[in-house]
Amino acid sequence: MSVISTEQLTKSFGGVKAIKELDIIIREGACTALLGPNGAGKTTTLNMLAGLSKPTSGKVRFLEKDGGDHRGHIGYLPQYPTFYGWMSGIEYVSYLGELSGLPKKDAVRKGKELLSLVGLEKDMKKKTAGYSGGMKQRLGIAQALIHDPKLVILDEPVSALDPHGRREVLELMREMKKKTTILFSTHVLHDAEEISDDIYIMKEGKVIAEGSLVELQKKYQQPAVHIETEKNLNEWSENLLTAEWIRNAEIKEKAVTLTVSDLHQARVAILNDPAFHLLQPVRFEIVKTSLEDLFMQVTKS
Ligand SMILES: Nc1ncnc2c1ncn2[C@@H]1O[C@H](COP(=O)(O)OP(=O)(O)OP(=O)(O)O)[C@@H](O)[C@H]1O
Repeated sequence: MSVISTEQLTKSFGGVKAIKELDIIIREGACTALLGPNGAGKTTTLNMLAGLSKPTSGKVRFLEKDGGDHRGHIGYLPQYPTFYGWMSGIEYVSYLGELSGLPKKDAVRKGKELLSLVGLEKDMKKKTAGYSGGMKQRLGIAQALIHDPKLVILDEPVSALDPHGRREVLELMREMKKKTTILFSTHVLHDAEEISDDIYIMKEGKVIAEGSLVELQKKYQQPAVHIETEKNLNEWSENLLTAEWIRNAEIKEKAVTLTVSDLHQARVAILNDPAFHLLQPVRFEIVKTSLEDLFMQVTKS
């Protein structure tokens, strides 16, 4: 069952499409990463899912129903959260609990529970101005959970943190995902790989790869052959590109990486090709492309 999904979701700013006909499904109980370089459209998508901004066209479906106001069921941590530095952690979280409709006593009790969950039990009476980056993100996560949301949306929760803060927040998310559906954005592949079940890779407002972490790793960990030669291999590789076992070729003047469907066939065909030997090969290496290679290609341009 999906907690939230989109159908042809589109957002334009001044006639320019920032999000283009997006179809995504967030499975109940899963931790989903929206992964993409800066400007890919992650924040714009999350804002529409959270009900904070309206799509130009397309639909957001919450619990498989169209329309309606689902904002009360979503916990949201923005990319740049702001806190009242003069408030303590517990004052801040219980204040937001009251704003979401809890009676004061319940808001304080719930606030204390959540601050313990996020590891701020000892610091809950300190002013938030004195909190570290990691502590502030954890406080932000506590406030996002105060009304028992069905879905927690975290926009780049670890990007601005030092390695220590990053570890704190990733560990907390790992705990949270046992009980809550999480959707978070990141531009760091490693963060997505570390804690997510499902991944959507976005580029220029579109999803360019999607699947479970295992599916994506399998799909992009393809066999490849890397060749380097003394002579320019453009002409040879142009002929070669018609071979049915080639999936992709990245050619430089004297080097080519061929992603192949059948490693054995590729090896036999290349090594038995007289034209290949005339190029004076200096290197013939079997390698694997990975999800990281795909993501590097996406982020490079
Ligand atoms: N309010 C706005 N007005 C005009 N253009 C906008 C607005 N908000 C976003 N954009 C544009 O939409 C595109 C997607 O931006 P968005 O912030 O969603 O990307 P992102 O993937 O979250 O990037 P980042 O990691 O840098 O936050 C960008 O080209 C951005 O300039």
